[in-house]
Amino acid sequence: MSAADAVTDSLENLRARFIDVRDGKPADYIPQLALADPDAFGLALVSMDGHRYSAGEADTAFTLQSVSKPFVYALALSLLGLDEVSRWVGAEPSGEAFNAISLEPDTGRPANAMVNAGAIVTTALIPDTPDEPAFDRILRCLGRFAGRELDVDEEVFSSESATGDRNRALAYLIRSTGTMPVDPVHAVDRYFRQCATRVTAVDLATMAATLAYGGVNPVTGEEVVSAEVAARVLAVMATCGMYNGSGDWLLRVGLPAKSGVSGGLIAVGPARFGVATYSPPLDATGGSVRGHAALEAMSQRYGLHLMLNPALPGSTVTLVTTADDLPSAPSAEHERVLHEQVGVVVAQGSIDFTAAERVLYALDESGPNGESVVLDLRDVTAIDSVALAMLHTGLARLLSDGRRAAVVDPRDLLGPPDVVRNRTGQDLPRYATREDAVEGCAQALAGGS
Ligand SMILES: NC(=O)CC[C@H](N)C(=O)O
Repeated sequence: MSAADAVTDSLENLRARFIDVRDGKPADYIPQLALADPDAFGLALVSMDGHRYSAGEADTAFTLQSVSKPFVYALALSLLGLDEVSRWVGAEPSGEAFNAISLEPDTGRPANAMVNAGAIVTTALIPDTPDEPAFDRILRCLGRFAGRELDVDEEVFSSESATGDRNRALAYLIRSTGTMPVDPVHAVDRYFRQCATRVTAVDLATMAATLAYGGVNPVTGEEVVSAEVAARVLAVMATCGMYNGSGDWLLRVGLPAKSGVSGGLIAVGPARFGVATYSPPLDATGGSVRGHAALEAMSQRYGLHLMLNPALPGSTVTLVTTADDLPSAPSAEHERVLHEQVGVVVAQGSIDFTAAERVLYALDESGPNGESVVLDLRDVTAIDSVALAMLHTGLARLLSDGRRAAVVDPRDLLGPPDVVRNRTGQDLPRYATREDAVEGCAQALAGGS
């Protein structure tokens, strides 16, 4: 037993809660998929530290099917950029089934890259290189997301290839509107291979976690795609990933997700985790019945809905104090200056845009008589680039308003002193301790300088 087994327990509990659900049945329009074990039910979760947790049939191999789509879309965005990809495929929820014979009336493009039409075009956009055929690039990319080399289930591939006339029809329809970049036969062949790529629930959770972690695989540490690409893929997953069930999914579960007809399902908690389930029986939208139920319950139980972000009182980053807790001052007058004229703002934790706003607001509020303020950054763990620029600008404004400021910044989080001087146009005194900073301010006040 270990402490972290508590996380595994929560997956086991979800499995136990939904294993007896008997609704739905495995896809059979691809004959090979009908052979899947309807009782298999695996769950896996991968954290941003690359810790993996699983329950049930999490190491059982199955084919990616449509869960491949967001990852190939990520590859297309990486290789071609959003503008070029958007010439070929849209980003609007279609409100239709995954295999709808439907294109945007005005542009002739497929509505989005999550429905079959859009995925076939997206796959077709990946160019061959002199050293590597397009499909090998796709397979290698999927493997980088999963953190291991993946292969194709040839039986599932042949099975879909033998019966996939609807997708073939879609590819020809797309060509007729001028939005198919390659021969439809090649496009569909590649797409079927991509769908037949073999994974486990643990692989899927790792792939989802890579999107959650800004495109970096948290298990291998490899940057698979940029943070910008990962964010865009998650946006399309949130609005289109569950097809004609996407709105209801976002409402109830509140996480970007992607389903596949083999029974795989992924959901992403951005900057938090990737989670995946495997259970073959499907609902009317072609998504896993047990997977859907388990992820909905998990989201509710653990408060994972993206739009649910109650302010955490403990994460307050600033604390406005006067210099009460300082060592005794040499004279009564000196002490009065310390107490009444020097405010102290203590920032804590990691400072992003919203935290920087709090810090800056607190600086304005501090300094009971509007004189000096000390910004103490010793408990700050990180400042992102946006927050850093805001702090520089805010401190510069403070100084140009005639207020005196000093920072306690022994680790130079604000950048080297001359960076700050150049940005603020004035000298911003820095100290290693709060006592010295307050004392420095008090002396400057006493000296009238
Ligand atoms: N929703 C899915 O998983 C569909 C993928 C499947 N290969 C198809 O094109 O029909």
